[in-house]
Amino acid sequence: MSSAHKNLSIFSTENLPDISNKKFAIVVAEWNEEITNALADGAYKTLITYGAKTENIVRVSVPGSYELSFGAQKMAQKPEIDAVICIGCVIQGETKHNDYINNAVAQGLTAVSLKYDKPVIFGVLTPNTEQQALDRAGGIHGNKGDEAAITAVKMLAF
Ligand SMILES: Nc1c(NC[C@H](O)[C@H](O)[C@H](O)CO)[nH]c(=O)[nH]c1=O
Ligand SMILES: CC(=O)[C@@H](O)COP(=O)(O)O
Repeated sequence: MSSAHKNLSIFSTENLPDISNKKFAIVVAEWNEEITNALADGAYKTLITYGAKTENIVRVSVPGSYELSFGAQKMAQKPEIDAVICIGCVIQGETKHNDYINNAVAQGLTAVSLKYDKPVIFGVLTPNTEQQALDRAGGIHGNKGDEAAITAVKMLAF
């Protein structure tokens, strides 16, 4: 189901775990920073809304989405971190570069999550156009950062 038919900021909040003592890392790519900052802000606000403490959320930046895997690993290896939310926006360019980035990040974040047995959330937009990104960063389709944050919360119930 596409984001056009399922708003990214509308989700079930039944049976959420207590996250008052859980610690989160938000790793944010600097490329397309207008978009990624909106996504990261959405993720932060969602964590607070559902019970996280401000002092338990750390935000770090990496140059681009390709570096999210390394940034996620550096955070996931910290014993005190319970979940990692990775934020990025890879807009299709003229070449296949975006495909290589997206595939690398998807595989890299999965590997980090499994290696450290912690939720590592793929909060990366992969739009064809900047407008598609804006629509998913607080626009008509909601905020991907909200979805990424509530996904991290739900995965802590496992
Ligand atoms: N074009 C986008 C990039 N490109 C940069 C890469 O992520 C990476 O930093 C570079 O290849 C050096 O390793 N990154 C994004 O996050 N979004 C883009 O649209
Ligand atoms: C993926 C991107 O948007 C950026 O790396 C530039 O891509 P391209 O060189 O294909 O326009």
